[in-house]
Amino acid sequence: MPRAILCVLDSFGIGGAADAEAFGDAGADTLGHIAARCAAGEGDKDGLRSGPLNVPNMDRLGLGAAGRLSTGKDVPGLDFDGEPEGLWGYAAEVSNGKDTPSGHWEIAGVPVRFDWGYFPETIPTFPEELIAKISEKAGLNGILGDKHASGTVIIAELGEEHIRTGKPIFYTSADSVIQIAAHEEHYGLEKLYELCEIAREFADPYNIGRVIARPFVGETSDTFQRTANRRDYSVLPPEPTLLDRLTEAGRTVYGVGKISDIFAHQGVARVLKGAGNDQLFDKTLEAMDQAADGDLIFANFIDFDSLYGHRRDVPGYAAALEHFDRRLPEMIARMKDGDLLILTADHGCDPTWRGTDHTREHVPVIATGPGLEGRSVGGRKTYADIGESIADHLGIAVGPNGTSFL
Ligand SMILES: O=P(O)(O)O[C@H]1O[C@H](CO)[C@@H](O)[C@H]1O
Ligand SMILES: [Mn+2]
Ligand SMILES: [Mn+2]
Repeated sequence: MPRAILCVLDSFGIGGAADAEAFGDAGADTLGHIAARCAAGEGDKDGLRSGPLNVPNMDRLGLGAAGRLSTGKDVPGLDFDGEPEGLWGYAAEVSNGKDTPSGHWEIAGVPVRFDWGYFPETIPTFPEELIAKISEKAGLNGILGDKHASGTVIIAELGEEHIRTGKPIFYTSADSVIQIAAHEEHYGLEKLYELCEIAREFADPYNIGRVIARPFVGETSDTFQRTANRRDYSVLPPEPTLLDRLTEAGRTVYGVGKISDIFAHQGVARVLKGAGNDQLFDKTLEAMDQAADGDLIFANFIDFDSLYGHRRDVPGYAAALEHFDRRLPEMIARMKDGDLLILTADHGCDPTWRGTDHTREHVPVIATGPGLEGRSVGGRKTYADIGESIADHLGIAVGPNGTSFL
């Protein structure tokens, strides 16, 4: 029973998805391609990192073995050759989308079998009627953007015009999102949040998963920077999730990072925020000091995705993995008898892939705990097996959409 610690390394896919082709992602492999580039000397960056991917702690638990099982290929640099010390394997996604809410909800036992609404790759991308309604209620004198874009590119392109005109920047991606970028001071953070709440209300009929506030600072195109005050406005999951079921059973769910936002603030009793993976790691350790037996700590490490995956930054992604791996022993040392730690991901975002969007991939399933014997959990047919294994571990009923691998 004691506790479960579930860490989502956001976008850390390990390739091999049988349905990748349908997403234009056949062959995408976030771990495998990062490792291959690093092994070929193409993951070096002065002052940041160099050489083959060096993640010995995750490898010893079974990451390399999981990558091999997922794709049939060795992962360069992950050459631990004994019996892995953790439970190891991979999980395939059954949800229709390769987005963050779909991935997290499926992990929590609720696959998304309906289709989200998406916006077309046209300019404008948003329906005129939708923008008109949002503009009227929020008192806007127009919007900028109105297209598919990368969030860092579009603020460089339109940030100065935004400051000059006061018009917020609206954009989307291959995900079911309306993203709104605005300057924290010139436009105002609270005003941006209010605008997003209005947009959320009008986005509902279009079946849009999330409206995301993307505040930034800086004065010129080359100095604009997004801040940690991003806020996601998600719709509610379609069925009770593992988080709701635990709450119902009187347990406390700790949400570290954006977990609470992803679940529309439902089923998360304690919210711990942090700017960047390092702080998020500290907050996870803090939650481990607080959590009682039967509780769940659910942490999302966002930098892998937003700073490196979407930015197609191989050295950055590799360095972030290496940093996480170096700190992993701290987390393991905090575990007490009966605790279960699972490392996984919500989708891929292969930094060697075309475009800047997520990639459809298997995710790693790596688990450890005091006294837990290493073994393969095989290829799981759904991410839901992760959440249902946690349900099993914490002694609540296993839900209908997954099977425990414990
Ligand atoms: O390019 P940025 O703004 O980081 O956007 C990314 O972040 C969004 C939410 O995760 C995704 O839809 C993706 O497009
Ligand atoms: Mn994600
Ligand atoms: Mn993303």
